[in-house]
Amino acid sequence: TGSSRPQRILKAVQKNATKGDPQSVISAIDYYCRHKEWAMNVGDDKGLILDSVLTEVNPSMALELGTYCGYSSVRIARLLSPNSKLITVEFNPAFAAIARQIIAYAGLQDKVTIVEGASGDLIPKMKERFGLKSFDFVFLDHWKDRYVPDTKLLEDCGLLRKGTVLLADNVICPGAPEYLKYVRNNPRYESRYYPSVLEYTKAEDGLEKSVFLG
Ligand SMILES: O=C(NCCCCCn1ccnc1)c1cc(-c2ccc(F)cc2)cc(O)c1O
Ligand SMILES: [Mg+2]
Repeated sequence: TGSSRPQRILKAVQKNATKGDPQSVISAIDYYCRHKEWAMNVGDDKGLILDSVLTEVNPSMALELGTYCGYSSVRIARLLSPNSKLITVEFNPAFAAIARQIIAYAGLQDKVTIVEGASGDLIPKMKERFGLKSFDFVFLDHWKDRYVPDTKLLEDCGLLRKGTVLLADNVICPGAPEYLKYVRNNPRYESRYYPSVLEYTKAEDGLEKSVFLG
């Protein structure tokens, strides 16, 4: 029984990054996944788009669906203002365990809450669990066939407000065609596509940014 890919990513961070320095954690993961072994982080190309949308929104409460190793959790949390928070949902406990360590290595554990479980079960419990009114920003990066049902669930649970920004990864590769149809043909959303590439490759991919109009 050898190590897992997330365990090898954690080791690369511990070896090559500086504790408490989020940018060095991001760079260490990007270097490892570009030159050693590919992994499904949003990556440095799409990551720059994520950074720019985040800086524009400056969310107080952010939600991420799909933590994996915590790469985008670190990207998001490093840009949050003081007292702003990120809640990130991960279904796979092994992924969550690695992400917790990578987020802590970056020194961002006080800004990030990792919740383990199925997004469909957790979303309806968020208001009571975290005493929050609504999210200012949502990053969708989990199972691509959950993007639509979970967006509808966020609407129905009153977790979106006028102006909440949804940013969806992988709308081209692996693809989220139903999600694109849902947000692009819906008068309650104003959507825009940001073309980019699949992390660490030259394949086409991109992010869809959708503003909830209330
Ligand atoms: O499947 C992806 N992510 C979801 C992982 C599981 C989420 C579990 N979970 C968390 C919370 N609720 C459920 C994904 C896949 C790829 C990809 C692209 C090309 C390829 F050839 C193979 C794979 C690229 C990504 O950027 C991705 O995000
Ligand atoms: Mg992704």
